Amino acid sequence: MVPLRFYRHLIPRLCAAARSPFSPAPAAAAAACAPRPIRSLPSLAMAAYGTGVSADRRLLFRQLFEKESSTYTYLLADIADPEKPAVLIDPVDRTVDRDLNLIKELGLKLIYAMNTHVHADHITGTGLIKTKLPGAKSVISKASGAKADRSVEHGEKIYFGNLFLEVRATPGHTAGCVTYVTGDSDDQPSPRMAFTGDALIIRGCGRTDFQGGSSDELYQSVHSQIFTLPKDTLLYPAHDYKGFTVTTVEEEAAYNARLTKDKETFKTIMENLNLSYPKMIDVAVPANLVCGIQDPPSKV
Ligand SMILES: N[C@@H](CCC(=O)N[C@@H](CSS)C(=O)NCC(=O)O)C(=O)O
Repeated sequence: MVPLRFYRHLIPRLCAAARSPFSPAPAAAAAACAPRPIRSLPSLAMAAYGTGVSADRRLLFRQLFEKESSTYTYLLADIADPEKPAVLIDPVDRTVDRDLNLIKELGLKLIYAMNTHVHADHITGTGLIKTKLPGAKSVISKASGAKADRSVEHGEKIYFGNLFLEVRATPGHTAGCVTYVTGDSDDQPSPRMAFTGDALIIRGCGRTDFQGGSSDELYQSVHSQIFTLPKDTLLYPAHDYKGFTVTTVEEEAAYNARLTKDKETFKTIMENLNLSYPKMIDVAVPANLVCGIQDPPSKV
């Protein structure tokens, strides 16, 4: 049986969902059969979220999945801001149309298409998004060596409306990996959320055998930048191969079969695991990340 404390962090979000304009109150539900004027989702959201609302009600959050590469893309928006500015983290080219359609339906304005790192297993959707939505800007770490409209470094804040993501350098899977973390002030969502890319995968971690990977660095990154976050921080990885969707710092610090070990044991585990993964060759740093399509995925 999983201890109740592991679900504690979900309660504020469940309550917020129950209050959401998308969950009709009982009286409204009873009147649902009566003819009524059609209101678009954006106008409904506008009516419910004015200025001065709590950070939890500002944040619209969606976890999206691409099944061929088992990749998660994350959509976050500040829906209390009149423009409803949004960011997409780790978009995949194959699902760009789905994601942009959702953004349109929700009445959001995509301002950033962000990557946690240069992906070796799929083509990023960033370039495609820029051709379809020229106002959207690409974001990736400076350390990745890839070109983007905004090259970010450790400690920078990426604002969308009144909400922001803080950049934490978490190299080890690749040299330029970053984790994007929601802010820690009262006006930011609680509990915090961290988008860990391939640094931390639920109960595992990214492989370290190519693209500047280093088991030593990965261990250091997770322990210094992720495990030091509050224990109720929600962790959202870029991939899952086992059917998991979200975890917490507390859970991973207790149950991650690799990262709970000491560093030398971790390095031995990774040496053995790296022999077992499907072979991949290094992806050339995508000089055309800003404007178009990255090099093809490199499984060999
Ligand atoms: N276990 C995966 C193998 C695919 C893979 O190598 N995934 C990468 C992330 S994309 S470069 C990885 O780091 N995996 C770590 C892991 O432990 O899975 C599969 O089943 O396809």
